[in-house]
Amino acid sequence: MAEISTLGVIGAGQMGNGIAHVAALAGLDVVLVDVKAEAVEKARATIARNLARQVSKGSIEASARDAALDRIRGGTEMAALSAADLVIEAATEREDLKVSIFRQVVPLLKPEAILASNTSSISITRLAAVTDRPHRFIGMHFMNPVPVMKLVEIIRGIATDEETFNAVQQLAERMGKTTAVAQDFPAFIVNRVLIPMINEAVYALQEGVGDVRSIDAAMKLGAAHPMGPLELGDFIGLDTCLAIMRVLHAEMGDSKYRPSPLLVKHVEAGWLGRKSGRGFYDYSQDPPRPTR
Ligand SMILES: CC(=O)CC(=O)SCCNC(=O)CCNC(=O)[C@H](O)C(C)(C)COP(=O)(O)OP(=O)(O)OC[C@H]1O[C@@H](n2cnc3c(N)ncnc32)[C@H](O)[C@@H]1OP(=O)(O)O
Ligand SMILES: NC(=O)C1=CN([C@@H]2O[C@H](COP(=O)(O)OP(=O)(O)OC[C@H]3O[C@@H](n4cnc5c(N)ncnc54)[C@H](OP(=O)(O)O)[C@@H]3O)[C@@H](O)[C@H]2O)C=CC1
Repeated sequence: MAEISTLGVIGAGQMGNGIAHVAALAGLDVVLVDVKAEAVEKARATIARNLARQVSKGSIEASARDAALDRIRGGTEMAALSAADLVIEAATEREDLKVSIFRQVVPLLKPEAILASNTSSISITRLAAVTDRPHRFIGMHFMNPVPVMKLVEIIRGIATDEETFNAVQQLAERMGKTTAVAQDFPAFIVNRVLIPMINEAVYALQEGVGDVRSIDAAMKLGAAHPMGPLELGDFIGLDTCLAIMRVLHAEMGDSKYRPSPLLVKHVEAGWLGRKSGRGFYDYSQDPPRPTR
């Protein structure tokens, strides 16, 4: 298989912008597509800010920042993905949405292009089955924030071939990441362990075991986590955390995965965490103020 030189990214949210950032720094040409032009503009600004931070910390040269920014093209036209050797889908964590994106994108792609999903929980085999190329479809699961976190989980669907697996593993390494291979089970490895922990922290909050500050301090200082579980839930996005718990609950059929009603309420209220300005913390204050 020819080397991957052009990467398509669908979804210019926090994961899409991080993937575009790291890929462009690694020398790939990047096409970043979102339904909203504002999302692409915001992603460009975020990438420029994060690259500038890396320059000021001395981890990259200013020339590398400029070259990376030049390599990223963005827009709302899916047709731009026809140039891509690999397309990574990083849109909202909803299976119906991802299925409709794959159906729309497949006719536009080169026949040999690989399709990957950055899904946090959804079956790779099921997503692959709606495309014309299940053998060239794979899970490529980056961690947030992408420029900082070392891991990419790689998940083969039942039909994924070795050539695709090897190409994606090599690309992850070229992007400076370490890979862990997970089987295609709900939420794979990281989120099978991490998201039920966050959900449990929300239960602890709901039951009054501790308030937001105590729960986060307990896990930071008592278990050496870099962020407390409620702060981390806000960082990931509470809508994404709930979507993952719902996949685990439905597909594992075990009540231990039931989402906390307080988590459900937050999402219903539109309190999605940092991205909406309020979650378990209120981000209109500096430093953010716990809400309970
Ligand atoms: C839901 C899923 O499907 C899967 C997931 O992703 S689950 C979530 C996984 N992620 C985590 O668990 C993150 C946990 N949190 C952390 O590791 C840390 O709090 C953090 C890395 C986010 C921030 O660390 P911190 O020490 O509090 O902040 P800060 O000092 O600002 O940043 C640490 C470094 O990262 C860099 N950094 C932070 N965010 C960055 C970004 N978006 N882009 C580039 N660099 C960034 C900083 O510049 C800094 O670099 P140096 O070490 O060179 O100084
Ligand atoms: N957040 C995290 O920590 C992690 C998330 N993931 C996964 O990555 C994916 C993206 O998550 P994240 O970046 O956090 O989510 P965000 O909500 O930050 O971004 C999702 C983006 O996708 C856009 N979008 C929605 N529909 C479409 C469409 N039809 N075509 C193109 N773009 C679309 C959204 O636009 P709009 O805002 O208009 O709806 C938004 O800009 C999810 O599958 C998630 O589970 C994986 C690892 C970590």
